[in-house]
Amino acid sequence: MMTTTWSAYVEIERCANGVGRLTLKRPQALNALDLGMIRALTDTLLRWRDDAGIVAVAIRGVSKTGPFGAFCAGGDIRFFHQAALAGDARLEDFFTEEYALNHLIFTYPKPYIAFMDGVVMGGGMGISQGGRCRIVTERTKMAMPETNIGLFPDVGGGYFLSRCPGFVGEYLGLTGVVVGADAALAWGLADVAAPAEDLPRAWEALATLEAEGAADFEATWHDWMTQAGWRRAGARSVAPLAEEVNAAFGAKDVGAIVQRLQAAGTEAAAQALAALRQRSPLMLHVVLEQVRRARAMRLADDLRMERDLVRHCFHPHHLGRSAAQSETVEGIRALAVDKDHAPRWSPARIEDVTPAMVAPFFDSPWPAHAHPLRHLA
Ligand SMILES: CC(C)(COP(=O)([O-])OP(=O)(O)OC[C@H]1O[C@@H](n2cnc3c(N)ncnc32)[C@H](O)[C@@H]1OP(=O)(O)O)[C@@H](O)C(=O)NCCC(=O)NCCSC(=O)/C=C/C[N+](C)(C)C
Repeated sequence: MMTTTWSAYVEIERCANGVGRLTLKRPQALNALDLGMIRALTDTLLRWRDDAGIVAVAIRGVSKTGPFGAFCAGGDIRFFHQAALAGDARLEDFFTEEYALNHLIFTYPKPYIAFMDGVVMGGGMGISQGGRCRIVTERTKMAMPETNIGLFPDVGGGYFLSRCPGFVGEYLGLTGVVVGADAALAWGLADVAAPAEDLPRAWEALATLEAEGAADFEATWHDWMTQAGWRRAGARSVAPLAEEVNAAFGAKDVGAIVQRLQAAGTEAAAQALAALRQRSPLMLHVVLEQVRRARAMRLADDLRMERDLVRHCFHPHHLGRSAAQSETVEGIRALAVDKDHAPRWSPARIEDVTPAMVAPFFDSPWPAHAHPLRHLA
């Protein structure tokens, strides 16, 4: 027997075999996460973590055309825009609770299986990257696209991007480009690739496989994937990123990255440069510093740093700006509110960003004992 409940846009199923299944059901917004969804996921995962009858958890997202096809396009950026301008206190709760959820998933003691079919971006990465079984398909469109909205790759992005091989983390975080299954497998951002047509059968199998506890379930599920012929990730490799692009993103600062891409003169370098030219110049500098700092950090410390950064992004008083002058509010306006795709970045040019503009982002607004994420270990 299976019990099903609903909470906000999340369908919660407890299967008779002890598998908990979560389905994001907000297809009209590509399953963008609102605060209710964050809370539903957190409450359920905490309950199931402590429930000896639960052996594994699986998560998927529905699309307008079917039960898969869109995992999650990230946090609800329209809400962020409204809330920042209105001074809505729920925005701060959102940031704290979402990062705590990301940490919970990364440290979850039971198999967490993410069906990353279709769009997997921003907050969608935050609710999948910590999983033990990250499944991509030929339809996967994966990105940390935040520099496109004047933000930075948060939800643990500093942590998981900086663990990619070579300078792929810098490349993904700064350009925000969309990649598919092959790149995700090569860069350690997915564990297995499956044909999208297999997903409904796999979802049903999860509800019927029998196992004695979490470890046994994980082994049984791995056998099932092997029998299905799904492709496992091999050794991590920078490829398919062009070598000259990887090398460019290892340069000491954003200006030097631009110079190396220009000097490379290849098509791949030109594409990366074109992407950088569209992003927030200020946030490019902030993100380079974020990823490099995060490389030496534990996840919890990275999330605390990101909590500081996100506060500054939406409340940029440290830069002498109001919320309306926030780079992030402007980026969201251009992409998702007015949809003119013409953000007025400030400063407008990569070359005009100074270290004095970047440094305040890394000052914590809170003393350590009062940090909203001080409890994360
Ligand atoms: C490229 C995207 C994902 C898809 O493009 P498309 O052309 O295939 O679809 P379309 O843009 O028309 O989207 C369909 C509708 O879904 C709405 N939508 C999409 N993404 C979001 C979102 N993240 N929040 C709210 N609503 C969203 C979109 O407005 C359309 O609605 P209407 O039909 O106009 O009513 C493209 O959609 C895209 O680029 N989306 C944004 C992706 C993104 O920037 N994600 C990162 C967000 S920031 C984040 O996740 C971090 C969260 C952490 N924290 C809260 C702490 C800041």
